[in-house]
Amino acid sequence: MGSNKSNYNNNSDRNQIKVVTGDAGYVLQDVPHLCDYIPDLPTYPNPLQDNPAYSVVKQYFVNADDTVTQKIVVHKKSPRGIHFRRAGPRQRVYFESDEVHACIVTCGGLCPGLNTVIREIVCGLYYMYGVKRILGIDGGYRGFYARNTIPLNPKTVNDIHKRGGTILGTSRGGHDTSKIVDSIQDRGINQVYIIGGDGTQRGASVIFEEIKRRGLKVAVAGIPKTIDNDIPVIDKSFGFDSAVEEAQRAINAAHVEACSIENGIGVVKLMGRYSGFIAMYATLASRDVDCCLIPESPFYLEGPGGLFEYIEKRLKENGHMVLVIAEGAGQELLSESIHSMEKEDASGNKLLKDVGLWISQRIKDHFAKKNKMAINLKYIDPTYMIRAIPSNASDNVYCTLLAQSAVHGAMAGYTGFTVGPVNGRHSYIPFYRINEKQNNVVITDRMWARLLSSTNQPSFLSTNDVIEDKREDEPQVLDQEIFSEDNKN
Ligand SMILES: Nc1ncnc2c1ncn2[C@@H]1O[C@H](COP(=O)(O)OP(=O)(O)OP(=O)(O)O)[C@@H](O)[C@H]1O
Ligand SMILES: O=P(O)(O)OC[C@H]1O[C@](O)(CO)[C@@H](O)[C@@H]1O
Ligand SMILES: [Mg+2]
Repeated sequence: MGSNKSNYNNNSDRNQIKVVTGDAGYVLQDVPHLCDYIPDLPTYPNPLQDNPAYSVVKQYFVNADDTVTQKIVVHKKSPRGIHFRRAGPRQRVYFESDEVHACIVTCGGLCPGLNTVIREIVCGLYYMYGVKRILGIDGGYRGFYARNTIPLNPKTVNDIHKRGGTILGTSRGGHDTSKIVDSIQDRGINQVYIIGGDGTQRGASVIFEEIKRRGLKVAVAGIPKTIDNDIPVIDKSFGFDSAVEEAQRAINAAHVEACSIENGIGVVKLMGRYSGFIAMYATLASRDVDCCLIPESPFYLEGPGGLFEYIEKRLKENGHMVLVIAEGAGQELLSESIHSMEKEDASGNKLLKDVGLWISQRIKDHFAKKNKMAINLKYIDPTYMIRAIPSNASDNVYCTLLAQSAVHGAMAGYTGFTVGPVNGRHSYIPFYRINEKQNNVVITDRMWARLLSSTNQPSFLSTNDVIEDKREDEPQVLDQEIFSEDNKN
């Protein structure tokens, strides 16, 4: 790595950030290692070198210096930018097989693929590293201190990937850091696999900090989960594709209903609390959708350029229309018309008002008031159906890679990391990068422009809004063509 120098940047938000810099603006945002706070840890040869499945694979082990670049669109003079440590098996490991006592926990909302990740962590530990002691934590974070554990082995998890949900159960709230770490310590657990969304990864980060503070030889690995795809840095989250695919069934039904009746309007509400990725991708995939509304793109109903005007135009042109709306869209409009107390779930996430019912009623009222067009509106709410399904084939493969990468990382002594693909290469990403912000649809990026040109819907933006927005340009993670935030310099 040339003239690299390694250092820890101390600052209150980014406690002990491990950064390695190199030539030509190379920056490695490294992940912590058990050796950082426990000196003289012994290492062992990786048991995979004797495994017939792997010993024939040339260069199976990842080179210690391999890193993955966050910036793939470059110019002649652009600096090399931010890199992450490449995921994969290392030549030497920091745990002996019979020393490992692992646990797996799933937290937050459901997502297709949770059971596949659980299965592959268990099978990866068992078959690749000969680990026999693996516990499931029942019911999310609070299960560490309030429930019994579930013993896991390849037999008990054999066919769970064919089922939706999580065999371990999940929950929101109940993150009591010291009780959780007490439980880890009391049970002699030394590898913790934490599967969950943005809140879960923040919880994993504080668990890691407490484990480090206590000086425990315990590796903490996060596996990012959310169908909302709101986790930054990684290309996309597992289960997202399956959810988008399932959403097609609801959109198809809305289209069939709308097409079959005069002035038919099909309204479909999809998940997406703060990020409209599911609605955007489901719309782009379907081509039957005339309008897609997401939290990131404010819209208005009345007047020129508004939603009602557009619906009327589409009905006159086409005789029917399909509207897809993300659950977090237009919440500010609902707040004006529905007076309700702000409420939060057990994790502190804001509880949303039902935008699907609200918009359906507003559309009906509008056309009834005008009395010149009789409409037939059908509202479909497949909310939980798109996340309670088993993962599709490509998500299953993705989940396997995530699980195995997490296992390789923990065995190699890395800790305090989330695993995930960055430009297609699986990487170990420090928690602070995952937790620093949320991934959102950027409406000034090309992907949203593609959607607008596919549906022909109004952008609901004035020229001033566009200029304003462009100044705050943000990365579009799912769009490989767009610069990431770190590419903007
Ligand atoms: N800042 C935080 N610090 C510690 N724990 C947290 C934090 N935020 C959330 N958690 C815990 O993480 C768990 C999951 O959080 P949350 O319910 O927000 O779901 P999530 O992981 O964001 O998943 P999703 O939003 O995809 O459903 C909960 O047990 C919650 O208490
Ligand atoms: O009703 P629950 O289980 O709290 O989950 C709802 C939320 O979970 C998600 O699926 C993931 O965060 C959101 O899209 C949705 O708002
Ligand atoms: Mg969340």
